[in-house]
Amino acid sequence: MAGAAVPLRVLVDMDGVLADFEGAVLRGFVARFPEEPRVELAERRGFSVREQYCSLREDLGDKVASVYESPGFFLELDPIPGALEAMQEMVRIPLPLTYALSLDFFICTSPLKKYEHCIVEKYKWVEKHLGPKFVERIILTRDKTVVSADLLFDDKDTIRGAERNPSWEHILFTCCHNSRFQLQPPRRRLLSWADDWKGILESKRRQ
Ligand SMILES: Nc1ccn([C@H]2C[C@H](O)[C@@H](COP(=O)(O)O)O2)c(=O)n1
Ligand SMILES: [Mg+2]
Repeated sequence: MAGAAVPLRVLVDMDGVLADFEGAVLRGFVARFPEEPRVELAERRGFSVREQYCSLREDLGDKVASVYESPGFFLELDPIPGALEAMQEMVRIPLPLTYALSLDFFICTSPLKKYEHCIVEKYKWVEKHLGPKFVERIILTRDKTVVSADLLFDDKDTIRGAERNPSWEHILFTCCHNSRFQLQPPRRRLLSWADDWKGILESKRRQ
């Protein structure tokens, strides 16, 4: 039947992909600890901001964590440029693409272990920036490997969990901490939301 394609299931991460976690950590750290050494965004390496601050000086790990564990931190994150527009466009698919493509879309995000503020603020952030319909699309999990999908857009360079062979293809979303990470072929990146995310969706549909 024309146009009745099996939906492509797409997962989109929040921190570092929709919401600017890294920029807010740096601004919050400088505001709270102006005399302390800091890691500029251009110098960020590796997913864990806490580990990098710890390697600078051990006590700085707890200090930087106190920034992102504070009430209001997750709610006040700025959207990543182009992210909100891309999400609104993604949920409107089918688009006038070269073939019928329908989409099953979810926001898939991991809460902090210290989840008191983080969880409710992630829900509020989605409602504030994307609207209540998107709240129904939130999947909160500390293990994304057990979620079944075709694609996962995520800034974490290496995603491990209970499932050794996740069903999704991980598209590495470029962020300051992974910009120098060497991807082994056939792994793919999305450089920003201005990059060709629709092309990635289409390529997946063709496989
Ligand atoms: N560079 C980062 C990004 C995120 N986190 C923390 C903050 C979140 O609670 C969690 C996000 O995980 P995601 O769903 O974006 O994989 O991890 C961090 O520590 N460092
Ligand atoms: Mg992330």
